Amino acid sequence: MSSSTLISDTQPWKELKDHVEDIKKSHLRDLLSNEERSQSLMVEFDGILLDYSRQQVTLETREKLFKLAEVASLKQKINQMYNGEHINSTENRAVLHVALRASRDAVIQSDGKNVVPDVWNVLDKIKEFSERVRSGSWVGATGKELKDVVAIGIGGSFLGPLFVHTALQTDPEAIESARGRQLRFLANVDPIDVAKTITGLNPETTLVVVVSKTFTTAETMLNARTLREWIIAALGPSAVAKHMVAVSTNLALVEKFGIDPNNAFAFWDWVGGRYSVCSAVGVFPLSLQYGFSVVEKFLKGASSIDQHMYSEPFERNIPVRPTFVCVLQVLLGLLSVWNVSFLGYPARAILPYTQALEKFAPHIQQVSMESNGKGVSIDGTPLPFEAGEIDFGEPGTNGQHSFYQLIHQGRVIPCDFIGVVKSQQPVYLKGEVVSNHDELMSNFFAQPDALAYGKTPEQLQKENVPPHLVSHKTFSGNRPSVSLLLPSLNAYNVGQLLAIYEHRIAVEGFIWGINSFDQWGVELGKSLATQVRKQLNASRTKGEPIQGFNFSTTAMITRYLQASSDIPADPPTSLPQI
Ligand SMILES: O=P(O)(O)OC[C@H]1O[C@](O)(CO)[C@@H](O)[C@@H]1O
Repeated sequence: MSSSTLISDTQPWKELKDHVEDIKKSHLRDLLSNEERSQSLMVEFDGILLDYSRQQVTLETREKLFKLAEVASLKQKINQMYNGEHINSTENRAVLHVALRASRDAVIQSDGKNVVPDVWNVLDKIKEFSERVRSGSWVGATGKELKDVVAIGIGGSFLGPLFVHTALQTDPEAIESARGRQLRFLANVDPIDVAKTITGLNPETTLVVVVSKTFTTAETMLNARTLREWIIAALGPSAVAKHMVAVSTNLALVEKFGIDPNNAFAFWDWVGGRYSVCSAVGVFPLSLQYGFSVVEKFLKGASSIDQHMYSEPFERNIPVRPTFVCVLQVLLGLLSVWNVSFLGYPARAILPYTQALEKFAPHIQQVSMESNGKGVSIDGTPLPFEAGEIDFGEPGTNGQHSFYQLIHQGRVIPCDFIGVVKSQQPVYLKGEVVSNHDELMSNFFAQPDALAYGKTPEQLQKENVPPHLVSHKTFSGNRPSVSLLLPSLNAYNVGQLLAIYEHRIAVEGFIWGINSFDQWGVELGKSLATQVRKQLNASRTKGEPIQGFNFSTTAMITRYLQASSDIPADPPTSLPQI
């Protein structure tokens, strides 16, 4: 396939389109009765089991999807990524987040240079600095130990680190190493978020980490200036040097802000914001909280998945046993394309059966929707099909008491069920039928079958359900899901899970033929906000009339300014009062 051909014009795409009709004739209820099929739709790697037997696929579908991968040059595109080619063509950048978790002796080139030594220089610096803070050899301006950390950042400079922090917070090893310390995040420019973040914190014992790839993001920089004021108000201007550090690719702006570049942790333009949790963006704040050795395990988990993707052929039959082996994340990517582009299901629910993963769906929302929410192919041709998925999710069982009604009887939403064999926090009450974790996992095992099988009117009639309720209580079934079972949820497993989803999303983009690594769609709103900001300032300070906006926006801004006209034009600095 030439680089300018749309994937939808290829023969394998057309064959999959035709194949949809065959699949629609079958029901998951019937597909699941074929045990041989179910067995061959399970795959295991490094302790993780993926069961995709509840996808609306046959072995023929899978074969056709691999043909699609071939015509999309998936293997070549992945190799280009790992080889540091500038696959983010609209920004002329390499995409090398895999280098962030490569082992010290690995060689990964970008623009003719092995980037791994640079990665490890920063990791070594993080280790050294975080140990100084944790051991109390780096202290605040008044000589007190810095036990609390506030990481300021938004989007990719926030969601990934928050997800990993939330996952580790209940892990026994991580708890032990975080004893007496706390890590908080400040993302929203809303002053309420500032208030919530600093409530109960003492500037004397707080280290503020400003995390921003560009060091220009409006929300992050205003929040950084706000916390700088908070520190100065309590401890004086010279305290900034001891209480503020940074993570950025833009060390010149870090210095201009007033942070010593020696106390800044670099990363590179070949790390996309949403793929940056394995850079200093995540590794630095997490190392301050948990120690570098715990975070290193997280990196190793991600690296294991990276190597699987790079070194293994995507699919292969083991002739001695009729077993089909394939790379888990490639398969997941192909199945997502199947669900979105062929079966027409636009959304995906991410349903971890562990509270520790409560921030996983919000993180994947950014990784997936900012990566694949595109309307043109990589060479700018409008797509004649929809790319991208609408991702959302909540931990089970909370989601069951919220939006599962729609998933069971309303729209068809392919679901990712994520379960863990060993709970981080086992609880067993004497006299209870099962442990608390078994109770949770009973739901993890039951829900995929409820979605797949449904419940027929005949079954309901046999149960003597009153006729007027039969249609209300009928479940159509045939609703697809995948189940991922992790052995436990330690730092290593969290790294594996992250990398599986990162690669899955990249695979989807490679198949759709889009650029999954730029994000032009966030720019327009930003520039319009700049225009509004200027107007608000001009109207408040000089009484200038509102101009340059349509009727609706003018009316809304007028109302806003009139109703808040008591705010003085040049007020003294104020900080939250709670
Ligand atoms: O790290 P920065 O440069 O502050 O950017 C934050 C986020 O803003 C975006 O550019 C747009 O939302 C994201 O891609 C990025 O993660």
